[in-house]
This record gives sequence, structure tokens and C-alpha cells, in this order.
Amino acid sequence: MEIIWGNELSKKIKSEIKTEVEQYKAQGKRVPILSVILVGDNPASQSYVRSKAKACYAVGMENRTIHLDANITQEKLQEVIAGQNADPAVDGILVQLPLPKHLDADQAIDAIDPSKDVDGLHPVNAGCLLTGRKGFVPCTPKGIMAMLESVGLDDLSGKRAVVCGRSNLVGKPVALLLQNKNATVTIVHSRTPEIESITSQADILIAAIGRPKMIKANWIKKGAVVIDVGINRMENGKLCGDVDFDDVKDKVTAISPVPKGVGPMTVCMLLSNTLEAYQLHERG
Ligand SMILES: Nc1nc2c(c(=O)[nH]1)N[C@@H](CN(C=O)c1ccc(C(=O)N[C@@H](CCC(=O)O)C(=O)O)cc1)CN2
Repeated sequence: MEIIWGNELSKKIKSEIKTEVEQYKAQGKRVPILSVILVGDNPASQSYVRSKAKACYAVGMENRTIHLDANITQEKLQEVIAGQNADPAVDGILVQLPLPKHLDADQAIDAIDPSKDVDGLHPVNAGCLLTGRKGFVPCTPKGIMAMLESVGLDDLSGKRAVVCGRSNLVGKPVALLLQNKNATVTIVHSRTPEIESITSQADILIAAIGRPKMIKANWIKKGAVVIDVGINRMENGKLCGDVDFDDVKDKVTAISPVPKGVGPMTVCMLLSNTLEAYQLHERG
């Protein structure tokens, strides 16, 4: 059984991004700039936003974290986004999710200029993915595909992939990416009856249901490759995934761990998208 360490893979990709940024600097060009908008004081979101800033600096990019009060109105939030859209120095913009309950995340995402939407969540970019056009791909799904590639799973012809979860952030886009690589894809979710009978046919299983250790050995086909997207905090303070790692480990060919699996790849792919946005804006 192979462990797919996202932290190791992300280090390699980040060093390639750093080299590219250094080359732009050596040519006298500006560096890419990412604006991250954080609303309120959710401790997990604060920590993710800090990792994004740290990752930007580590590859030589500039980060602007805009921390807004938890009580900000929808109108004010969208004014802030409009300001970042209008700033020619800014390449990428993202709104850290989840937003406080009184705010509408879809409206906020819709306000981002699609050419700066490095989270790939704007309907224009979602539409590009759906129709096979070039656009920004959401970071976690992009990271998952890089993880699969790292274990030799590139062309997925003849493979059956099952995605557990149907969110706009992970489930739906990763299903499209897997299909674009010729996999036969099924999405299952909380209202799917007898989920195990479907997941146990999967050569590739993507777990993004948000329920700690829900996926046990009897949900898995022998020899499957499993990517665990879940990040759940247990009562003892430790993190665990949606997959019961110890239960399934002897049945799989490869599996990503939690922590140090998909999470670091999400941040790494944000840098990759920011570099793409920069290249797009530099080309004019
Ligand atoms: N606008 C967005 N909001 C959210 C996204 C997103 O892609 N765009 N994804 C998640 C949170 N997230 C990034 O924003 C994120 C989650 C987890 C990690 C990570 O590296 N996790 C570590 C463990 C960290 C810990 O100890 O708590 C790991 O898995 O090893 C990075 C980014 C929801 N919001």
C-alpha cells in the first residue's frame, strides 16, 4: 500500500512555481499578487488564510489579506471585491469560505472578475470546466488530479471512479475532471441509498462527504486508489478524514492521509492558479 503524501508532492510543485516567479523577477517583471478576503473570526478559516499568505511568500508572490468584520453587509463585501477587481496590480482574488450566515457566498463569488477567480468558483469558470474550455479549475479538485497523476493514474480509460459528495467546491468539479480523463464517473451523496454497493465498485474513490471515518473497508474495492478530502476534528483534537484509514489500509493500492494529504495540495494549486492568472494578465 502506497501513501500519497500531498505535503511532499506540494513541495515539489511549489519549488517549480518558485523557479518560474524568480525567472519573471530576473526579467525585471513584477511578481504575482493574490488578494484573500476573510470575513469574521472563524479560527479554521483564519488558519487557512495564514497558510495561503505563508505559501505565497515562500514562492516569491505577494499576498494581500483583507480581514473584514464579521458583521459586514453584503453590499460592503461586494464593494471590497469590486475594489480588488479594479486594481490592475491584483492577479487573483478569493473569498475564504464559509462566510458568516447572513452573507450570500454565491453573490460574493459572482462579484469576482472571472479572470481573477483563482478559486475557480465563478459560474464562468465552472461553465468552462463543464464545457471543456480553458478556465480556472477549483484548487482541491486540481490537487486531487495531480495526486492521482503522481501514482500513474493519468488516462483513466476503463476505470470506474466514484465521488462521494456533490459540493461546488469539490464533488461536482472533481467528477468533471475525472470524466475528462476518460473515467466512468458516479457521484453519490447523503441521499443515495446503499452507497456501499456503489463505492465498492470504484477503482478510484474520492471521499468528500464531511463525516469522520465513515468509509470502512466494506465500502472499498480491493486494490482501489482512495483520495480522502475530509478534514474533521475529533474530540481528542486530532484531525481525521472521511475514510477510516486503519480499517481500509490493507485493502487499497494507494491512499491519501489526513492531515498532509489533500489539504496542502489545495494551497499549492491556489499558487498554481495565481501564477496562471498572472500570466493571463501579463499577456494582456
Ligand atoms: N475560498 C475557499 N474556501 C475554502 C476552500 C477553498 O479551496 N477555497 N477550501 C477549504 C479550506 N482550505 C482552503 O481554503 C484548506 C483546508 C485545509 C488545508 C490544510 O492544509 N489542512 C492541513 C491540516 C491543517 C490543520 O492542522 O488544521 C492538512 O490537511 O494537512 C488547507 C486549506 C474550505 N474553504
